[in-house]
Amino acid sequence: MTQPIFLVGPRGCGKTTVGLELARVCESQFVDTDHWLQTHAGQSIAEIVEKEGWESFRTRESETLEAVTAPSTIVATGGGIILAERNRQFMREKGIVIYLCAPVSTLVERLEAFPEEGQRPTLTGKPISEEVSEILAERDALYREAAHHVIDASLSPEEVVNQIVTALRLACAS
Ligand SMILES: Nc1ncnc2c1ncn2[C@@H]1O[C@H](COP(=O)(O)OP(=O)(O)O)[C@@H](O)[C@H]1O
Ligand SMILES: O=C(O)C1=C[C@@H](OP(=O)(O)O)[C@@H](O)[C@H](O)C1
Ligand SMILES: [Mg+2]
Repeated sequence: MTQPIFLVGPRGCGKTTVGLELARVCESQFVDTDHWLQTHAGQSIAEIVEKEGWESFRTRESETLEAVTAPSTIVATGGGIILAERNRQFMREKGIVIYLCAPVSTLVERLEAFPEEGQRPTLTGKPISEEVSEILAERDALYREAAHHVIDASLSPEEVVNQIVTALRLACAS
């Protein structure tokens, strides 16, 4: 499989964690758009948003997506990558898009345990459980529109990787 694989889904669904494990299993390259962007900008997402606003971050994020996309690469995206139609179209055309789908309760539990505030400044100013529920309601249809496969991301990272590998094998065989 040489097409890039894009992992999409809300904050805390496991794109970064599962992406790393998937790359190990598939012996592929791994890149995380948030990590790449922060390294190249020399500042955290929270700093970019504070100084330049969300729109500027979204522009940088789209540029990052295009810069990191390469054959045999697993791309862990940021949760808002699907907001831009350009990004949804780009990912669908260039590779295989996988939506890591998990219930609000699971996402909240993970984000409360590991908030990583430098990478995840508040999107709404609301408490975490309210924010996760509101944002997922707004974006779920966009994740589904972008995705070739929807995977249950509430299981362990190893089980999520197994589901992805199975879905990719079945798609290859059909
Ligand atoms: N499948 C999983 N099972 C349990 N914990 C997970 C799983 N996936 C991710 N986590 C944990 O949830 C937190 C957020 O995961 P992360 O991979 O950063 O999510 P994302 O990149 O989608 O925002 C991390 O602390 C990670 O260890
Ligand atoms: O949902 C979002 O809009 C965002 C999710 C974050 O990535 P993760 O989904 O990896 O946490 C990061 O890109 C940024 O804070 C914006
Ligand atoms: Mg991530």
